[in-house]
Amino acid sequence: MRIDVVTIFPGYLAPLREALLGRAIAAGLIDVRVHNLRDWTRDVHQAVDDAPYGGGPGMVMRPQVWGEALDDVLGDEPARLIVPTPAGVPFTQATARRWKDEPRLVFACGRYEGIDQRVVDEYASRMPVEEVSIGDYVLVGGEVAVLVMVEAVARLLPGVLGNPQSAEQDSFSDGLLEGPAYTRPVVWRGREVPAVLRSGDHGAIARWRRDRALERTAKRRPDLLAALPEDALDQRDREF
Ligand SMILES: CN1CCN(Cc2ccc(Cn3ccc4ccc(-c5n[nH]c(N)c5C#N)cc43)cc2)CC1
Repeated sequence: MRIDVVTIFPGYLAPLREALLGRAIAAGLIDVRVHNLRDWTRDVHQAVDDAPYGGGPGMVMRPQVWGEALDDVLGDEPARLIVPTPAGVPFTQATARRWKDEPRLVFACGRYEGIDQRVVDEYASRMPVEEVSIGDYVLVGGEVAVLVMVEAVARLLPGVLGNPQSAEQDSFSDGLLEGPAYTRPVVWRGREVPAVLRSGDHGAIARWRRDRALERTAKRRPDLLAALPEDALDQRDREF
């Protein structure tokens, strides 16, 4: 997968080159290219924003510089353009799973109050464009959202995670939150690891883990339970 990111703060994307993702990039599993939007400005001030038509707080990013940057970055290679915005469709694990098979993702990181809408409209006329949000809170720009989304997608790519089973048993993969996890020592500050996890009874362990996942999901995310398909829960599951 090739990933391009266009931003006025390229340094914000430096964490992509750390640790697990850094190793995946070094191994050629992912090709990440970060571009500075200001490289496409033509004025001495390298202006990328202007006052909003119709008034209102803050500034809006000008369409001209985005158009020149995206035309160059996109070239003729097919891609999916992703535009983070507080007003976007929620980014979820399902989104990450859908994007992991894309040959190329291009992320347009806005700042200020966002990017002139005509940029999205222009590219949506010739390619898949998605305006997405990583959550119901307001950030200062799209860069942090891109870090989140790139990590969520990249970890699903073959060879990126040391243990591929981990991605398969993700939270949300069966529609539930995962339950509590434990490791050595057996007793820590008087708190003991649940005996069932040390029993060697794999059937009992699987049942205990599902029960804890159902319990936690019912308590913290009842919306996920409600969204499960009718046949996802058996009679015993419904006791939580
Ligand atoms: C209640 N309304 C009143 C109007 N404001 C307008 C507004 C619009 C943009 C910005 C800052 N900004 C600029 C580009 C950009 C991209 C993504 C995000 C972002 N924030 N939160 C997420 N989950 C994001 C993602 N993904 C923020 C961004 C701040 C304020 C929004 C809230």
